[in-house]
Amino acid sequence: MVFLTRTLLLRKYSKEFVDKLRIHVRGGTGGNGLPTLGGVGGRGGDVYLVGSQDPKLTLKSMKDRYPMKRFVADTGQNSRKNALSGLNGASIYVQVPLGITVIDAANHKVIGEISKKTDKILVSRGGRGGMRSTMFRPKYGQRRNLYLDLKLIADVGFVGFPNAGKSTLLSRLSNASPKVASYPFTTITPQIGLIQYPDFRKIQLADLPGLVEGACLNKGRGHSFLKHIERTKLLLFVVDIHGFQLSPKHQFRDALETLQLLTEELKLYDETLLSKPSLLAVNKMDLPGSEKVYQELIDELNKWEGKIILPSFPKICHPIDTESNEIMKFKEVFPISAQTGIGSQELTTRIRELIDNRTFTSKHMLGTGDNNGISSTETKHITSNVSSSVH
Ligand SMILES: Nc1nc2c(ncn2[C@@H]2O[C@H](COP(=O)(O)OP(=O)(O)OP(=O)(O)O)[C@@H](O)[C@H]2O)c(=O)[nH]1
Ligand SMILES: [Mg+2]
Repeated sequence: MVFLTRTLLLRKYSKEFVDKLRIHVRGGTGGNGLPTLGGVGGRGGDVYLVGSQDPKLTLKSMKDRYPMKRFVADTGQNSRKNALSGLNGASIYVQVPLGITVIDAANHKVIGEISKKTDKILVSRGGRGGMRSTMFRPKYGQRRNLYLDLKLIADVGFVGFPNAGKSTLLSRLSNASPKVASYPFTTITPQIGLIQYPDFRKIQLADLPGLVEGACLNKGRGHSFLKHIERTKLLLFVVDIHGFQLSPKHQFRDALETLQLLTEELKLYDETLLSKPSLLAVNKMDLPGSEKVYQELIDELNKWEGKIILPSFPKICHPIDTESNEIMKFKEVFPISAQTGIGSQELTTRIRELIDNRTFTSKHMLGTGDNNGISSTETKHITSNVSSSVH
């Protein structure tokens, strides 16, 4: 049932949210030369991709506006008796949303990235006009099929299994009001929310659809979601303190196993993600019995810092290597309730401190409490205090 719903939702997802678009670009053909008088044809126009000034432009709106998804520059003018040098064709500048990686569909090589309004990439050159050396015949412009691959640019990316409370947390921390429901895969498209601090500093949060075991293999469209955290500055792991079970057919995973599996999925997708600064929000602390389970989790994480061997899971993506006993090193752990607001103020403050790379002063940092800027890879040990802990 869950999977049927998921399939239907993903079909809807594909229609509503486009994060990859294939387009065809072609430089203009050159103009003909004039053999009798040795005239040279104009050069065809080039095709450029440029960062859009319009923040509302999305790949979906591009797709709707240009259903053919073809962008062809002007041809160069022919050489004529009264204009021996033909005029060059006009180049075209295709506006694309920010956060785009441009990939050549023929060889899957990255051509460039558009992340600022000032970014501009030449993707197709126009053909040269006809001249003596080409027997006055013009050249065609370069033809290319490209993928525009969108990766969200947000400061913070949420990572978690379905139903952990990511969207509830997004609505608690930011101005966004994403859909929240008690079934997995409520969020099917990435959602962005903005935290506005009293001094008008704004930080963007990206709530991503829940990952599933095997996300690195693109299960549950894992790739298309994982790619969005590549450009975030900070990862915020959200786990349900009482664990997670996708369906009665699936194995129950407690919070510690959830963390191991999430770490594993990230590692298998892109190992460098593990060195990103990250925080852990342990959610649903308002539910009865949470403090005891939380304490046990913290004890385990503390032991883990002392290198206990956690139970290992079979690696789904790389079956040769069967050890999976790694856990992301969190700069800090926050026991929270996204529903009631417990811990959200502290989390908001800490997010800002890490993003802005300020010296850490929060009372929620125990241990020696120094050197916790975003650039630091050092982590602190977890204390056994329920309301304040650091990993
Ligand atoms: N008791 C309690 N329930 C919570 C809390 N946070 C979220 N929930 C509930 O948990 C369920 C899932 O919440 P969501 O915010 O939709 O979870 P999600 O992680 O966004 O889930 P997906 O979009 O499916 O990945 C909902 O029924 C929420 O009301 C919390 O702090 N305490
Ligand atoms: Mg959600």
